Amino acid sequence: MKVAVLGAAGGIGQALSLLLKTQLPAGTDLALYDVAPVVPGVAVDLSHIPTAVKVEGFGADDLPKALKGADVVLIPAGVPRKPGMDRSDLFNINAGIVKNLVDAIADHAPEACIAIITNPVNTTVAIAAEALKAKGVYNPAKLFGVTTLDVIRAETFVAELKGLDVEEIVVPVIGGHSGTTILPLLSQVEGADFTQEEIEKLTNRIQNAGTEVVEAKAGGGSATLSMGLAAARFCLSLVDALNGEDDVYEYTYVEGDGEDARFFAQPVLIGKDGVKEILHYGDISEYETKCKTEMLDGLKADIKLGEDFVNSPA
Ligand SMILES: NC(=O)C1=CN([C@@H]2O[C@H](COP(=O)(O)OP(=O)(O)OC[C@H]3O[C@@H](n4cnc5c(N)ncnc54)[C@H](O)[C@@H]3O)[C@@H](O)[C@H]2O)C=CC1
Ligand SMILES: O=C([O-])CC(=O)C(=O)O
Repeated sequence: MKVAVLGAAGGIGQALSLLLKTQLPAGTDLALYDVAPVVPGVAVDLSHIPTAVKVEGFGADDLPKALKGADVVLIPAGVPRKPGMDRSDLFNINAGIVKNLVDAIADHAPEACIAIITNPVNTTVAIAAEALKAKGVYNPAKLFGVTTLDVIRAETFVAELKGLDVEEIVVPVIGGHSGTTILPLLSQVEGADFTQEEIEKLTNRIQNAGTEVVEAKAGGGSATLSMGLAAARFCLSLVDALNGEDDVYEYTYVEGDGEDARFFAQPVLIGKDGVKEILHYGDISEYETKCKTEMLDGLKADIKLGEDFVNSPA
């Protein structure tokens, strides 16, 4: 098994690579790629940690080597937000970065599962899909937008509010990954009851949790440590599933039947060939239905922006 991290020298990339070095199954190859010249050093640093995961660093010109034979490619490459910016403000820079990296994946690791972390995820996943399609290698079962951070935040905030064991809490989060497109399904949380006021406050906090971090970091970037953990959890699930483990479920932003939007985060059963089954998110409350109805046009516009970036470049 080989896992490649593109953008491995960044805030997320380094935290993620550390967790993968210590938690991937023995015998896994971990390839770290970045355009930043520090990346070989990050790889050397991690290589001194005593685990049976082999780490190698690849600089700007060595993307084909980093990708060769990869089963999983994680993409946290790109710029993060500063206070006052929306995730959509990152589009101008990150769209091209994701497109170029995905073009290279199509050429050098066309069978790999691809997990996109780079924002705006609602749009960059559509860019990846269309770029892969243009190269004739798009397999919707192998393209994922990583929304795990929304799930772990929702679980943390609910456990805090209700004084419950966070290990026991499950909070489904569907939709997309920005503002109101992030829709926690608090009506489905078992073992906790909420007043309408609590539901509205929690929903709002989960939707704006990224901004909470951006403001607290005061110009120093966005979530990197919690995101590193979230991406590691997603990657480890993917690796378990590719290795044949049954019953691997994650909430992730994938192309499904298009009932709500072309791409939509929902529960997914992952198997040894990627997405095995996309499950319906089940019954939702009247409030959640209203929130979903109100956000769908925005999510669809985000997706169209990505499709047009590849298919009708200005
Ligand atoms: N999906 C999610 O839930 C989350 C997504 N993000 C997004 O993740 C992205 C990365 O965030 P950070 O790690 O904090 O940023 P960072 O600036 O710390 O790191 C980004 C890294 O990408 C590298 N990079 C830039 N262009 C590249 C290219 N063409 N090829 C390879 N590497 C390249 C940079 O050299 C840098 O090392 C941002 O777009 C951010 O908005 C952040 C948090 C959560
Ligand atoms: O808010 C941001 O810009 C980074 C992000 O996606 C998150 O923390 O959820």
